[in-house]
Amino acid sequence: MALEIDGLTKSYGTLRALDGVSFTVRPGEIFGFVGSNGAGKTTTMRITLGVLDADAGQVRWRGAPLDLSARRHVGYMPEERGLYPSMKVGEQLVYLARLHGMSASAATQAMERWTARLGIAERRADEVQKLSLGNQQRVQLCAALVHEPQILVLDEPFSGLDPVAVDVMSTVLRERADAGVPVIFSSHQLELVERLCDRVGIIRAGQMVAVGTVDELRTGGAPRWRVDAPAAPPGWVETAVPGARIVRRLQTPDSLVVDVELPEGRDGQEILQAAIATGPVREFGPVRTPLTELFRHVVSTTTSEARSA
Ligand SMILES: Nc1ncnc2c1ncn2[C@@H]1O[C@H](COP(=O)(O)OP(=O)(O)OP(=O)(O)O)[C@@H](O)[C@H]1O
Repeated sequence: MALEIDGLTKSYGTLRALDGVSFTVRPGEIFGFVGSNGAGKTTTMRITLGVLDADAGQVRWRGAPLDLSARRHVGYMPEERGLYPSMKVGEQLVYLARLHGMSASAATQAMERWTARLGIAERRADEVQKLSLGNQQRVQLCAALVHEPQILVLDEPFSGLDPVAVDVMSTVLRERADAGVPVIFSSHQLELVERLCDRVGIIRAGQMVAVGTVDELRTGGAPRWRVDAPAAPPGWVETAVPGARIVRRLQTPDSLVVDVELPEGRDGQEILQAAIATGPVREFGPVRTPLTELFRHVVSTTTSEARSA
Protein backbone atom coordinates (compact mmCIF):
# COMPACT_ATOMS: atom_id res chain seq x y z
CA MET A 1 0.00 0.00 0.00
CA ALA A 2 3.02 2.24 0.42
CA LEU A 3 4.52 4.70 -2.04
CA GLU A 4 7.98 3.39 -2.84
CA ILE A 5 10.68 5.52 -4.42
CA ASP A 6 13.30 3.03 -5.50
CA GLY A 7 16.78 3.83 -6.79
CA LEU A 8 15.98 6.98 -8.76
CA THR A 9 18.84 8.31 -10.83
CA LYS A 10 18.64 11.40 -13.00
CA SER A 11 21.21 13.51 -14.81
CA TYR A 12 20.74 16.83 -16.55
CA GLY A 13 23.50 16.72 -19.14
CA THR A 14 26.65 16.12 -17.13
CA LEU A 15 25.03 17.08 -13.84
CA ARG A 16 23.97 14.13 -11.72
CA ALA A 17 20.93 15.51 -9.91
CA LEU A 18 19.80 12.20 -8.36
CA ASP A 19 22.02 9.28 -7.54
CA GLY A 20 20.05 6.24 -6.36
CA VAL A 21 17.38 7.96 -4.28
CA SER A 22 15.22 5.48 -2.33
CA PHE A 23 12.64 5.88 0.41
CA THR A 24 9.16 4.69 1.29
CA VAL A 25 6.13 6.67 2.40
CA ARG A 26 3.52 4.54 4.11
CA PRO A 27 -0.22 5.14 3.97
CA GLY A 28 -1.22 7.46 6.77
CA GLU A 29 2.25 8.87 7.07
CA ILE A 30 3.47 12.43 6.58
CA PHE A 31 6.96 12.33 5.15
CA GLY A 32 9.08 15.48 5.24
CA PHE A 33 11.61 15.80 2.46
CA VAL A 34 14.43 18.18 3.34
CA GLY A 35 17.72 19.19 1.78
CA SER A 36 19.67 22.27 0.80
CA ASN A 37 18.93 24.25 -2.36
CA GLY A 38 19.70 22.14 -5.40
CA ALA A 39 19.89 18.85 -3.45
CA GLY A 40 17.28 17.12 -5.66
CA LYS A 41 13.91 17.43 -3.91
CA THR A 42 11.96 18.92 -6.80
CA THR A 43 13.54 16.49 -9.27
CA THR A 44 12.46 13.54 -7.08
CA MET A 45 8.94 14.88 -6.72
CA ARG A 46 8.55 15.58 -10.41
CA ILE A 47 9.65 12.05 -11.23
CA THR A 48 7.21 10.70 -8.64
CA LEU A 49 4.41 12.54 -10.36
CA GLY A 50 5.53 11.44 -13.81
CA VAL A 51 6.16 14.89 -15.29
CA LEU A 52 9.83 13.97 -15.55
CA ASP A 53 11.40 10.62 -16.48
CA ALA A 54 14.13 9.05 -14.37
CA ASP A 55 17.22 7.61 -16.07
CA ALA A 56 16.92 4.61 -13.77
CA GLY A 57 14.83 3.48 -10.82
CA GLN A 58 11.14 3.15 -10.24
CA VAL A 59 8.22 4.65 -8.34
CA ARG A 60 5.77 2.05 -7.06
CA TRP A 61 2.42 2.40 -5.38
CA ARG A 62 0.62 -0.53 -3.79
CA GLY A 63 3.38 -2.73 -5.13
CA ALA A 64 2.98 -1.82 -8.82
CA PRO A 65 4.75 0.81 -10.94
CA LEU A 66 2.98 4.15 -10.64
CA ASP A 67 1.61 4.29 -14.18
CA LEU A 68 -0.41 6.91 -15.97
CA SER A 69 -3.78 5.77 -14.63
CA ALA A 70 -2.53 5.57 -11.04
CA ARG A 71 -1.06 9.06 -11.40
CA ARG A 72 -4.59 10.44 -11.68
CA HIS A 73 -4.86 9.68 -7.98
CA VAL A 74 -1.91 11.87 -7.05
CA GLY A 75 -2.52 15.36 -5.72
CA TYR A 76 0.46 17.50 -6.68
CA MET A 77 1.49 20.97 -5.69
CA PRO A 78 4.35 21.94 -7.99
CA GLU A 79 7.07 24.32 -6.89
CA GLU A 80 6.47 26.53 -9.89
CA ARG A 81 2.76 26.46 -8.95
CA GLY A 82 0.97 26.48 -12.31
CA LEU A 83 -2.52 27.84 -12.03
CA TYR A 84 -4.08 29.77 -14.89
CA PRO A 85 -3.68 33.40 -13.71
CA SER A 86 -6.66 34.84 -15.55
CA MET A 87 -9.10 32.05 -14.72
CA LYS A 88 -11.46 32.46 -11.79
CA VAL A 89 -10.63 30.50 -8.65
CA GLY A 90 -13.85 28.47 -8.51
CA GLU A 91 -13.98 27.76 -12.25
CA GLN A 92 -10.39 26.68 -12.26
CA LEU A 93 -10.84 24.23 -9.40
CA VAL A 94 -13.96 22.73 -10.96
CA TYR A 95 -12.11 22.44 -14.27
CA LEU A 96 -9.18 20.63 -12.61
CA ALA A 97 -11.48 18.28 -10.71
CA ARG A 98 -13.32 17.44 -13.93
CA LEU A 99 -10.00 16.74 -15.68
CA HIS A 100 -9.52 14.06 -13.04
CA GLY A 101 -12.82 12.49 -14.02
CA MET A 102 -15.25 13.96 -11.48
CA SER A 103 -18.83 14.75 -12.47
CA ALA A 104 -19.82 18.42 -12.69
CA SER A 105 -21.82 18.30 -9.47
CA ALA A 106 -19.15 16.37 -7.51
CA ALA A 107 -16.49 18.77 -8.80
CA THR A 108 -18.53 21.80 -7.73
CA GLN A 109 -19.17 20.33 -4.29
CA ALA A 110 -15.49 19.52 -3.83
CA MET A 111 -14.50 23.03 -4.95
CA GLU A 112 -16.95 24.57 -2.48
CA ARG A 113 -15.79 22.34 0.34
CA TRP A 114 -12.08 22.98 -0.13
CA THR A 115 -12.28 26.71 -0.76
CA ALA A 116 -14.33 27.03 2.43
CA ARG A 117 -11.85 24.87 4.31
CA LEU A 118 -8.86 26.88 3.13
CA GLY A 119 -10.56 30.20 3.93
CA ILE A 120 -10.91 31.50 0.36
CA ALA A 121 -14.61 30.89 -0.24
CA GLU A 122 -15.25 34.59 -0.79
CA ARG A 123 -12.59 34.66 -3.53
CA ARG A 124 -14.19 32.00 -5.75
CA ALA A 125 -15.31 34.52 -8.35
CA ASP A 126 -11.95 36.35 -8.48
CA GLU A 127 -9.23 35.74 -11.02
CA VAL A 128 -6.31 33.85 -9.48
CA GLN A 129 -3.88 36.65 -10.39
CA LYS A 130 -5.86 39.11 -8.24
CA LEU A 131 -5.15 37.12 -5.09
CA SER A 132 -2.15 37.65 -2.84
CA LEU A 133 0.62 35.08 -3.21
CA GLY A 134 -0.34 33.32 0.02
CA ASN A 135 -3.96 33.07 -1.07
CA GLN A 136 -2.86 31.78 -4.49
CA GLN A 137 -1.03 29.11 -2.58
CA ARG A 138 -4.21 28.20 -0.73
CA VAL A 139 -5.88 27.83 -4.15
CA GLN A 140 -2.97 25.66 -5.20
CA LEU A 141 -3.54 23.38 -2.23
CA CYS A 142 -7.25 23.22 -3.14
CA ALA A 143 -6.13 22.22 -6.64
CA ALA A 144 -4.03 19.39 -5.21
CA LEU A 145 -6.92 18.18 -3.05
CA VAL A 146 -10.03 18.81 -5.10
CA HIS A 147 -10.07 15.41 -6.82
CA GLU A 148 -9.78 13.48 -3.54
CA PRO A 149 -6.27 12.15 -4.26
CA GLN A 150 -4.97 8.95 -2.71
CA ILE A 151 -1.38 10.23 -2.65
CA LEU A 152 -0.25 13.79 -1.91
CA VAL A 153 3.05 15.20 -3.20
CA LEU A 154 3.61 18.85 -2.27
CA ASP A 155 6.66 20.90 -3.19
CA GLU A 156 7.27 23.54 -0.51
CA PRO A 157 3.59 24.00 0.34
CA PHE A 158 4.35 26.12 3.41
CA SER A 159 6.63 28.72 1.88
CA GLY A 160 5.18 32.22 2.10
CA LEU A 161 2.14 31.28 4.17
CA ASP A 162 1.01 33.32 7.16
CA PRO A 163 0.81 31.50 10.53
CA VAL A 164 -2.93 30.93 10.27
CA ALA A 165 -2.55 29.40 6.82
CA VAL A 166 0.33 27.25 8.11
CA ASP A 167 -1.99 25.90 10.80
CA VAL A 168 -4.78 25.21 8.32
CA MET A 169 -2.37 23.53 5.90
CA SER A 170 -0.88 21.42 8.72
CA THR A 171 -4.31 20.32 9.91
CA VAL A 172 -5.42 19.41 6.40
CA LEU A 173 -2.27 17.35 5.75
CA ARG A 174 -2.70 15.50 9.05
CA GLU A 175 -6.35 14.77 8.24
CA ARG A 176 -5.47 13.43 4.81
CA ALA A 177 -2.76 11.25 6.34
CA ASP A 178 -5.20 10.00 8.98
CA ALA A 179 -7.52 9.05 6.12
CA GLY A 180 -4.76 6.71 4.87
CA VAL A 181 -3.13 8.95 2.25
CA PRO A 182 0.67 8.91 2.04
CA VAL A 183 1.70 12.57 2.21
CA ILE A 184 5.10 13.79 1.10
CA PHE A 185 6.15 17.40 1.21
CA SER A 186 9.40 19.31 0.90
CA SER A 187 10.26 22.25 3.09
CA HIS A 188 13.10 24.36 4.40
CA GLN A 189 11.09 25.12 7.56
CA LEU A 190 12.65 22.45 9.72
CA GLU A 191 10.78 23.25 12.93
CA LEU A 192 7.57 22.71 11.04
CA VAL A 193 8.86 19.47 9.55
CA GLU A 194 9.86 18.24 12.98
CA ARG A 195 6.47 19.09 14.43
CA LEU A 196 4.36 17.69 11.61
CA CYS A 197 6.14 14.74 10.07
CA ASP A 198 6.08 11.10 11.08
CA ARG A 199 9.32 10.51 9.21
CA VAL A 200 11.90 12.67 7.55
CA GLY A 201 14.30 12.14 4.66
CA ILE A 202 17.40 14.24 4.21
CA ILE A 203 18.83 14.47 0.69
CA ARG A 204 22.27 15.82 -0.08
CA ALA A 205 23.72 16.22 -3.56
CA GLY A 206 21.25 13.73 -5.03
CA GLN A 207 21.69 11.05 -2.36
CA MET A 208 19.48 10.21 0.60
CA VAL A 209 21.76 10.57 3.58
CA ALA A 210 19.25 9.96 6.38
CA VAL A 211 15.71 8.56 6.59
CA GLY A 212 13.71 7.90 9.73
CA THR A 213 11.70 9.45 12.52
CA VAL A 214 13.36 12.50 14.02
CA ASP A 215 14.02 10.40 17.12
CA GLU A 216 15.71 7.75 14.99
CA LEU A 217 17.87 10.40 13.34
CA ARG A 218 18.83 11.64 16.80
CA THR A 219 20.20 8.29 17.91
CA GLY A 220 23.80 7.94 16.98
CA GLY A 221 24.42 11.51 18.05
CA ALA A 222 26.07 11.95 21.44
CA PRO A 223 23.58 12.34 24.33
CA ARG A 224 23.12 15.84 25.69
CA TRP A 225 22.04 17.07 29.09
CA ARG A 226 20.98 20.51 30.27
CA VAL A 227 21.92 21.60 33.75
CA ASP A 228 21.43 24.90 35.57
CA ALA A 229 23.98 25.12 38.39
CA PRO A 230 24.36 28.87 39.19
CA ALA A 231 27.22 28.40 41.66
CA ALA A 232 29.31 26.05 39.51
CA PRO A 233 32.93 27.16 38.98
CA PRO A 234 34.50 27.31 35.50
CA GLY A 235 35.71 23.94 34.20
CA TRP A 236 33.45 21.84 36.46
CA VAL A 237 31.97 19.86 33.55
CA GLU A 238 35.29 18.81 32.08
CA THR A 239 36.62 17.93 35.53
CA ALA A 240 33.54 15.85 36.40
CA VAL A 241 33.46 13.84 33.17
CA PRO A 242 36.65 13.86 31.09
CA GLY A 243 35.75 14.20 27.41
CA ALA A 244 32.46 16.01 28.14
CA ARG A 245 31.90 19.14 26.07
CA ILE A 246 29.79 22.24 26.69
CA VAL A 247 27.87 22.91 23.47
CA ARG A 248 25.79 25.83 24.76
CA ARG A 249 26.18 28.16 27.73
CA LEU A 250 23.78 30.80 28.98
CA GLN A 251 24.48 32.91 32.05
CA THR A 252 22.09 35.35 33.73
CA PRO A 253 22.43 36.97 37.19
CA ASP A 254 20.77 33.98 38.87
CA SER A 255 21.34 31.07 36.53
CA LEU A 256 24.13 29.33 34.68
CA VAL A 257 22.71 26.92 32.12
CA VAL A 258 24.94 24.63 30.13
CA ASP A 259 24.15 21.94 27.56
CA VAL A 260 26.68 19.19 27.92
CA GLU A 261 27.52 16.57 25.32
CA LEU A 262 28.80 13.41 26.96
CA PRO A 263 31.27 10.94 25.50
CA GLU A 264 29.87 7.51 24.64
CA GLY A 265 29.10 5.27 27.60
CA ARG A 266 28.86 8.09 30.16
CA ASP A 267 25.68 8.74 32.07
CA GLY A 268 23.90 12.05 32.67
CA GLN A 269 23.68 11.17 36.38
CA GLU A 270 27.42 11.78 36.63
CA ILE A 271 26.89 15.37 35.52
CA LEU A 272 23.98 15.74 37.96
CA GLN A 273 26.06 14.48 40.89
CA ALA A 274 28.90 16.82 40.00
CA ALA A 275 26.50 19.75 39.63
CA ILE A 276 24.95 19.09 43.06
CA ALA A 277 28.45 19.10 44.54
CA THR A 278 28.86 22.72 43.34
CA GLY A 279 25.69 24.04 45.03
CA PRO A 280 22.02 24.39 44.05
CA VAL A 281 20.76 22.75 40.82
CA ARG A 282 17.75 24.51 39.35
CA GLU A 283 17.21 22.42 36.21
CA PHE A 284 18.43 19.08 34.93
CA GLY A 285 17.29 16.89 32.05
CA PRO A 286 18.06 15.47 28.62
CA VAL A 287 18.17 17.85 25.63
CA ARG A 288 16.50 16.80 22.41
CA THR A 289 18.65 17.86 19.49
CA PRO A 290 16.46 19.89 17.13
CA LEU A 291 16.09 18.74 13.52
CA THR A 292 17.79 21.95 12.39
CA GLU A 293 20.95 20.84 14.11
CA LEU A 294 20.73 17.24 12.88
CA PHE A 295 20.28 18.64 9.40
CA ARG A 296 23.31 20.89 9.66
CA HIS A 297 25.38 18.00 10.90
CA VAL A 298 24.25 15.68 8.10
CA VAL A 299 24.71 18.15 5.26
CA SER A 300 27.82 19.87 6.54
CA THR A 301 30.38 17.50 5.07
CA THR A 302 29.88 18.49 1.42
CA THR A 303 28.06 21.19 -0.47
CA SER A 304 24.59 20.17 -1.49
CA GLU A 305 24.71 21.20 -5.13
CA ALA A 306 24.56 18.15 -7.36
CA ARG A 307 27.83 16.87 -8.75
CA SER A 308 28.95 16.05 -12.26
CA ALA A 309 27.85 12.65 -13.51
N1 LIG B 1 15.81 21.40 -16.01
C1 LIG B 1 17.02 21.37 -15.47
N2 LIG B 1 18.13 21.46 -16.24
C2 LIG B 1 19.37 21.41 -15.71
N3 LIG B 1 19.63 21.27 -14.40
C3 LIG B 1 18.58 21.18 -13.57
C4 LIG B 1 17.22 21.23 -14.06
N4 LIG B 1 16.38 21.10 -13.00
C5 LIG B 1 17.17 21.00 -11.91
N5 LIG B 1 18.47 21.03 -12.24
C6 LIG B 1 19.63 20.89 -11.32
O1 LIG B 1 19.45 19.66 -10.60
C7 LIG B 1 19.84 19.81 -9.24
C8 LIG B 1 18.67 19.44 -8.35
O2 LIG B 1 17.65 20.45 -8.48
P1 LIG B 1 16.26 20.39 -7.70
O3 LIG B 1 15.40 21.49 -8.25
O4 LIG B 1 15.72 19.01 -7.74
O5 LIG B 1 16.72 20.74 -6.20
P2 LIG B 1 15.84 21.10 -4.92
O6 LIG B 1 16.33 20.22 -3.82
O7 LIG B 1 14.40 21.04 -5.22
O8 LIG B 1 16.31 22.60 -4.62
P3 LIG B 1 15.50 23.86 -3.95
O9 LIG B 1 15.48 23.61 -2.49
O10 LIG B 1 16.42 25.00 -4.30
O11 LIG B 1 14.16 23.94 -4.58
C9 LIG B 1 20.34 21.26 -9.09
O12 LIG B 1 21.74 21.25 -9.23
C10 LIG B 1 19.67 21.97 -10.25
O13 LIG B 1 20.45 23.06 -10.67
